Amino acid sequence: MARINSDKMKDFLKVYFIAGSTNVHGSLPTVLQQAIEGGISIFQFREKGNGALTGESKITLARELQQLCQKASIPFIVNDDIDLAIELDADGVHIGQEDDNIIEVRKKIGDRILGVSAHTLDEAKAALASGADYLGVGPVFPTSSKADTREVCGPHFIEELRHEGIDAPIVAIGGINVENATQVVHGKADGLSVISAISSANDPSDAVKMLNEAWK
Ligand SMILES: Cc1ncsc1CCOP(=O)(O)O
Ligand SMILES: C=C1C=NC(C(F)(F)F)=NC1=N
Repeated sequence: MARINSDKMKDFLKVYFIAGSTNVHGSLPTVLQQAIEGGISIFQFREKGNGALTGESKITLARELQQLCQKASIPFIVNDDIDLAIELDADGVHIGQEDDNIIEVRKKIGDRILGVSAHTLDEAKAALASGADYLGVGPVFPTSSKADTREVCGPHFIEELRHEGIDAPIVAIGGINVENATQVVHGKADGLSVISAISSANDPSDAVKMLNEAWK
């Protein structure tokens, strides 16, 4: 299996749902299935924060979520936990700047999808040079879903990266919702990623459909 090509990666990034068990009140598999029915293009299992599952219960939940993604033919990405990603044969991993060194992770995961968080032009260039298939850039708006975020960079920052010649797949993250999603699209991102706009929606399927409107 070869590395994913850039155009295919950009298509997968359109509406990127990210969640773990602590992001939903009910059953995450139920919310994921509703999000899939609404048309998400990729899912990331991000089990972090207090109350996060560990050990067997984390693996069992991850398998259940992976099966839903496989049935829907959308990529199943694991955040941070490289060993879990390999144990499940996930489609890829997402790592932050502070996680293991990007080159080490690329060696471990082979040609699987590798996403890396980037907050500056230098971080973006370094991540791509080290083998990242896409960049997660943000927070583009204030967010309450992650405690230790870097400063808000705004939706125009991605456009600045484009002007600096970064035409690799980029997904925006942080505080994105149906009201501000179009700003992200105009800011030249290839996709928008969300936790709460879907996980906390009354109707996750409807929320996804409205987020997809931003691309029309
Ligand atoms: C994981 C992460 N990284 C930067 S902001 C963020 C949280 C995004 O959550 P939300 O979409 O609810 O603002
Ligand atoms: C911290 C993160 C930043 N960006 C992304 C993604 F949207 F997938 F690129 N995922 C994360 N977990």
